[in-house]
Amino acid sequence: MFKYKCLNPIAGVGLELFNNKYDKCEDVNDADAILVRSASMHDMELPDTLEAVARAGAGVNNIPLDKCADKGIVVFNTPGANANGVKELVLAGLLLASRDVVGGINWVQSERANEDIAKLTEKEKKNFAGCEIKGKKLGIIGLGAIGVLVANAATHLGMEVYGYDPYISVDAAWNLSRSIKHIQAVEDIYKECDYITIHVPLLDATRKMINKESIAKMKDGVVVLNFARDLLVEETDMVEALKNGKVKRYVSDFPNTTMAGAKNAIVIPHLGASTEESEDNCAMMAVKELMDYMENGNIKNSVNYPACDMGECIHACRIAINHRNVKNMIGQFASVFGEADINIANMMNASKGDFAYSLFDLEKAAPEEVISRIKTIDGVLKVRVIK
Ligand SMILES: NC(=O)c1ccc[n+]([C@@H]2O[C@H](COP(=O)([O-])OP(=O)(O)OC[C@H]3O[C@@H](n4cnc5c(N)ncnc54)[C@H](O)[C@@H]3O)[C@@H](O)[C@H]2O)c1
Ligand SMILES: O=C(O)CC[C@@H](O)C(=O)O
Repeated sequence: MFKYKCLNPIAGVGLELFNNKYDKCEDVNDADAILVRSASMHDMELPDTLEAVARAGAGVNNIPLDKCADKGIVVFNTPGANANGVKELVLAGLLLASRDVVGGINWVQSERANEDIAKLTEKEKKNFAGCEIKGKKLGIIGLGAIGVLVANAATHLGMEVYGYDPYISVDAAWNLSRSIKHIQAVEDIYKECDYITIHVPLLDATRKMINKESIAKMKDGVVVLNFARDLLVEETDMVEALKNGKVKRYVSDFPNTTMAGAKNAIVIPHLGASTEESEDNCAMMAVKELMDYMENGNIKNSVNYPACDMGECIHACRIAINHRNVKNMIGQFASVFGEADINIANMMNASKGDFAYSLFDLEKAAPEEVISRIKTIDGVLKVRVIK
């Protein structure tokens, strides 16, 4: 029986996929697997029993990836599963930044008891007028699952789209409309674009990438949209730029004490992925990833361990080993099996950065002393007997 703990509410349609080998638990110390959305795991004690964490979503900055990898805990995310939900809200953000719909609605509310509201409307509406997005230049920083969808949709709305992503995946490049201008230097996005939207992960290299210096390179009256993470922007610099009009509007999906009341900021309460469809897609993908890992040892969509998939085990035994990416690990594992007179029927090894993963299908069951010997090999972080 496997135990899983949900650190955030996870859509029922995902949890229903768990079969009778799984039980929900309340105490994280009992958990073999964790399902999480945005809850921060950085200060959590991770129990030794924990095998895997699945982030029902894209961003993994709330999870200590290296600390998990060091303990042999595989962390998954659900790439693309909520991308359409975010894309749709980014399109709404473009429009909200262009026409003062929010100000207009607030005005209507403030005048709702006024009998002359209809007449007054025609006089007051000029205060909320704006511009169209058609024909304007949109710069997209980060052309992953979300950036590509935003880029393609914006071209259909008549925008001239500039895209920047030095690490773009082959899949993303295939999906990108040919009309998008491929930008090699992010400065060209700053210099040319009327609207700039950020869709990169929060990493050391991207933290505070929008700051006083980058804002100074932007056009006067630019609109900046941030549906990725607040820490990508040095928000005190943004508040200043909103005050002096350099930035016309800042649309953010991340309320905090700096931005919530800032002039000309439109702050949304982290709703990008909060659609029925995105929540269902993320939950289903996360649960499927966990089940395949717990039951077969297969890794798909991990952010701290390599992909490794041998399907279902058709042999007597499967052993999964999480280990450091150092020399001669396979040789040492094979020797232990050989000395115990166990033939390897199939195997796979892959690495990602400092960490590696090996699956061995064996022609007969590995006795406890074989597993114990493998656990003592220097560099081995976790060993599981899958079957
Ligand atoms: N608001 C929300 O609810 C919500 C929902 C989903 C994702 N997100 C955030 O959006 C981010 C992007 O999501 P995604 O699904 O598109 O992820 P993704 O991994 O598919 O795409 C990220 C892209 O950023 C690119 N990139 C990395 N560093 C870059 C840099 N320095 N300059 C330019 N491009 C760079 C990568 O090459 C990749 O193509 C997530 O990491 C997450 O933080 C927010
Ligand atoms: O779970 C959520 O609602 C937000 C998810 C989002 O920020 C992500 O990175 O996928």
